[in-house]
Amino acid sequence: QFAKIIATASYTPDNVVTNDDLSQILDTNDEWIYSRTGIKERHISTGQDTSDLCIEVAKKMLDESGLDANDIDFIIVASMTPDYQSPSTACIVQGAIEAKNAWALDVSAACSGFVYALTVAEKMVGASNKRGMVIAGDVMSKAVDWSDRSTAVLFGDGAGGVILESSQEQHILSSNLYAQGEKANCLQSGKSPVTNPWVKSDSSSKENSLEKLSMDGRQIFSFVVGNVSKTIKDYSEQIDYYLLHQANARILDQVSKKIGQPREKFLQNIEKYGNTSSASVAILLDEAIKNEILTLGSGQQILLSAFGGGLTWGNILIKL
Ligand SMILES: O=C(O)C1CCN(c2ccc(-c3cc(CO)ccc3Cl)cn2)CC1
Repeated sequence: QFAKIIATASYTPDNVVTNDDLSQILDTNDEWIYSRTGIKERHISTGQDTSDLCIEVAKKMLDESGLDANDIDFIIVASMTPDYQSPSTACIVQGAIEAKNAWALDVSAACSGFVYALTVAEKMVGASNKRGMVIAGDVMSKAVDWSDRSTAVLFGDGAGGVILESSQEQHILSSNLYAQGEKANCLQSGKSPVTNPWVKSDSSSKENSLEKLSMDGRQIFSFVVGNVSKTIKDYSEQIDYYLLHQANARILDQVSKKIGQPREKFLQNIEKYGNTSSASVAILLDEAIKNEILTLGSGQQILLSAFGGGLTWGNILIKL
């Protein structure tokens, strides 16, 4: 038994924040942001949480596939900004679309989340002839420190997903997941304090809020160019398009050069969304299909590659 993608969808909040909008609240400007990241604007929630974005994606996928919610056997949500520790965001989605036959699981792998979740889901479908939703969503705007211009300008909010169904022929040809935990401190977000009557805390009273995102950009940048290039260059001959996590346009420049592949094969939409963390590859895939650059069932070979906090990274080779 294999798995194949039968539907894709994506959703971003209506509210668009341009680089010029940011220069009104931060000591930054369009020229710096665009030249260093490739970002022109991003979609920022005006109140929707991660589950709300994921529910929009789930509903779009049911509409487009003609499936009923009860046809879905599992829902996996990848996010580094879940609504709660509990319930899982996947459970909130399951309840909202009334997918009564679906079990629900959240996956936490930062910006690699969609690739990690798709790999897990493919194993589930292949092993048990089931149908599942894999949705990646992040409201990064609630995680970033809006007084830190080095990170606040980079991120955006969004969600994207696929429906996987069992299939006789193989479509997900290979997937590899990686982690490098000793670099865990390069990208941290959402630490919750340990508070209880027995904690020998110092005088400062630990407030209950989550810590804001902090990132060692330089470390991550060099980690990505080195490790991602090394693990994807062996696929080169057979790839029509590369769908890399949209963290920074310079990454696409450097990785394409490092593996000797045409830059045009590296799809890009960071200018419109910024870095939507786990959702970025899912949004890129859906847009490429909706724009007819990619077509399900065409036999086109694409490589999804995501990388980020953890540090994690992962690659999936798919024949559409
Ligand atoms: O040019 C400059 O001064 C700055 C230098 C630092 N920059 C960075 C650095 C790292 C990332 C990044 C983030 C993630 C997390 O999703 C994953 C992968 C990467 Cl490579 C994005 N931007 C922005 C421009």
